[in-house]
Amino acid sequence: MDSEILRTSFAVVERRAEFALKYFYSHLFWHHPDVRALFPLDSPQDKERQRDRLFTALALVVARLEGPGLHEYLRDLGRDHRKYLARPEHYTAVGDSLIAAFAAVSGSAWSVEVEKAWDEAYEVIADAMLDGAEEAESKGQPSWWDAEVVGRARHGDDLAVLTLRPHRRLPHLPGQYVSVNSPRVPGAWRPYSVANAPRSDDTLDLHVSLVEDGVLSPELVRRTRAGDALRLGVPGGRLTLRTPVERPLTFIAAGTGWAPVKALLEQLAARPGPYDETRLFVVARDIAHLYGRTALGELRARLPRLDITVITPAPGRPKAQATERLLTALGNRANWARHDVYLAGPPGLVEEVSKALPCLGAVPDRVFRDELPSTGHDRALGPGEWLLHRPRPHWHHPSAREDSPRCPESGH
Ligand SMILES: NC(=O)C1=CN([C@@H]2O[C@H](COP(=O)(O)OP(=O)(O)OC[C@H]3O[C@@H](n4cnc5c(N)ncnc54)[C@H](O)[C@@H]3O)[C@@H](O)[C@H]2O)C=CC1
Repeated sequence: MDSEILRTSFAVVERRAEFALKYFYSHLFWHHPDVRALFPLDSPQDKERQRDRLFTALALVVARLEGPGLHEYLRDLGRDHRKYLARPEHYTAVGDSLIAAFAAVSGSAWSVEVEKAWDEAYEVIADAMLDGAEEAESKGQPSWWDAEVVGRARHGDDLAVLTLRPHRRLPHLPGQYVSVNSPRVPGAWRPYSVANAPRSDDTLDLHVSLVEDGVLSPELVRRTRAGDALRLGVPGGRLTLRTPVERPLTFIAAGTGWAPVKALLEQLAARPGPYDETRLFVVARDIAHLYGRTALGELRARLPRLDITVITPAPGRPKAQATERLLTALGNRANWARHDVYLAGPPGLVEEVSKALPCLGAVPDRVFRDELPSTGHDRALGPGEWLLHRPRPHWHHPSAREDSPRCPESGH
């Protein structure tokens, strides 16, 4: 793949992303009306989110062109796309429309060389995804798992813990997420981290935070009950424990980012080790949202040397103040170069903390975090905004991809 051409030409397309995506979908649905059903876009918000997801995935691919994990990421994506009933001919159709859209928005920046580079790149992408899908098929892995809700606990108005029993065993690693769909919201799949290490009865817990204008979370938090059916996609994600037993660990969990961290701690508790220097930071928007207290008590009993810091904003202060307090608390700790860090929570917090940790001495390659597909947590756009004042998605800003953070003067 010609990375330089791809990167430069994608930067041009990104600047006109909204137009590119409108063109892409119009082209795709005009030439392949049968593909329409794979993209259930019912409301303007859904459209925006679907578009954002597609472009986020493309931006990720372009950012990682030379990185080691790209092939694996694409294979996982292909495995997971079976839940949309994506077939090889759909990949061809999507590729044709994507390249037509890129050409349409690039103006004089589009050339025979650029088109050739994108043709080749798309072939590599589609082949890797189809390989992943084929391998999963050959292993007899289902496109999704049907599951029954067997338990539900509500925490306040906006948080639910659902316990699910898949009809057939769903193998997963602690820290992984699954995408979830309710038959009552067809086509809407959203990722949720599994909140437990694998259990002998194969049940799994999901922590669901309500997004008021969300597509799936209102259904899961407000209407889903024991006995209801849900579908679960192939487990994925890279937030899995990979630290040798002698190395100290730090876990940072914010909001429902507590789910994967809890699963990792359960795994750690079952593994012998001294864990003298292991630290856990739990961040919540207020005391009422510290919904994991019972589990925290149990983990404290199983990992007596675990150093736990719970952080909430000062009374009456906005929830983001907890992030400031977290950054201060992290700054007060030493030995970051020795620690592996596992980080989960809202993308804004994950970004801020990931930038701050290297300044404290942490090794960037040993800060592990999920790159969750967008859950559509951003506020929905009104129809007026859609046409006039749409905020730019974060990936429009080149600094959003800065690799080496600038540390404050006082940084280490
Ligand atoms: N594997 C992972 O990384 C997981 C990530 N999540 C993500 O966590 C979020 C769940 O949200 P809630 O539980 O409602 O959390 P929340 O909205 O209650 O936030 C918890 C704390 O995170 C910080 N925070 C929130 N938004 C921030 C921002 N934009 N910038 C800086 N700090 C911020 C604040 O300190 C806040 O007190 C979702 O975005 C979800 O996608 C959830 C589960 C697993």
